[in-house]
Amino acid sequence: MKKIQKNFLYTDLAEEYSNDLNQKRMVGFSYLFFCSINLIVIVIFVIRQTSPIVLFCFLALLLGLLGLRLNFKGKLFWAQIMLPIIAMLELSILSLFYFGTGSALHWFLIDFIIYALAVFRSDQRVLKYGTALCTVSVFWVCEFMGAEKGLYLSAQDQKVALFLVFLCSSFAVAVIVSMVVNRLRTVNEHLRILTEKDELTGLSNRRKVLADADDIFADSIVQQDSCVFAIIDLDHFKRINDTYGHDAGDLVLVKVSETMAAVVRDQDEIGRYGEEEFIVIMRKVTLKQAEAVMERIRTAVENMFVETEQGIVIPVTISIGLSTMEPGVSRFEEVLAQASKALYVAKRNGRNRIAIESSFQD
Ligand SMILES: Nc1nc2c(ncn2[C@@H]2O[C@H](COP(=O)(O)OP(=O)(O)OP(=O)(O)O)[C@@H](O)[C@H]2O)c(=O)[nH]1
Repeated sequence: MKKIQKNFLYTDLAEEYSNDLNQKRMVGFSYLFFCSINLIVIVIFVIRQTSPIVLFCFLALLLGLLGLRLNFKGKLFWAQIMLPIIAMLELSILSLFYFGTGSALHWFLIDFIIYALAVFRSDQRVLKYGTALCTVSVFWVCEFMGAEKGLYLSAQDQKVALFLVFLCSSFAVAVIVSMVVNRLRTVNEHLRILTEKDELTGLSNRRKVLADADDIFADSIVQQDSCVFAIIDLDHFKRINDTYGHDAGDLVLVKVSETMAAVVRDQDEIGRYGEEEFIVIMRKVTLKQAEAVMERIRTAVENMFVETEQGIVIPVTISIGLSTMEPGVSRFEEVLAQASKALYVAKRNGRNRIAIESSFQD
């Protein structure tokens, strides 16, 4: 079952964002739906020993399986257009000549209008609206030109068929709509993550880390906990860029980010504040505990090994400014400004060190 889901409905590829993927998934589902309906009709008419219907539906089933295979093999375009053509032909012939309009079989065509609008991309406008228009026309032809009564279904059978058509049709529409909605949700989530990430380092970007700072600061006030802010700045980074080149500078930023992210605790937030500056926000810690975490980060970066493609090893150190919430402080920006002052002190005192700006140190 998992394999069918994986191969035909592509359910394991939620993390992929290519637009075609969702179309492929919807086309796959539509073919499975089409083949299943044909299979059910074949079984019913094999039991009733009505060979023309069995042969006709068997042919449609084979074409359906061919379309499913095309879709699976990546020939999405052919798979996309083949299905409404087969469906229009089969449904109109069955409805007009065999089952009668009373069976409501042609109402299945409504699904293919939704199919056309959902599976063709906006740049396939002609196909999208052309297919929808053809499907509507075929529907009206069946509705107005077909006889109420058909060859192979009694009035009682037609009532049962009508019920089944509306049941299956609603199911198919619900699945297609839920696929579109899920797709929008996945893409939205993906875009949200992109807007919160720093492209180079993969850490939270300035916007996200400041939003985290705001949230954590507010939570800490409400829960009467302490939180500590740290601003981390690479030492003489301009010199690194000037000496080894901008690419080497980027490599240093990436390596330092990885090292710091590996050392901070799970409950802490880290992000790139700008250029070669980072922020760490530590929840429920005293200044002393936070200082110990920062010392681990400082030594980890100092002992880190950054080697350029040319085999040159770049020595890297960082300076850190720390500050915590204090009575009377009502905005996180004030804590951040204090941490920034501390960073300035750390730089002035010789770099590669931690400085703390706080009126009460425990
Ligand atoms: N490679 C690279 N360089 C960057 C990036 N963003 C900013 N920079 C550079 O980082 C350097 C920052 O230099 P400064 O602000 O003078 O600081 P510094 O050289 O680290 O000196 P101190 O902070 O005083 O130790 C500038 O040369 C920027 O061009 C980036 O994304 N990649």
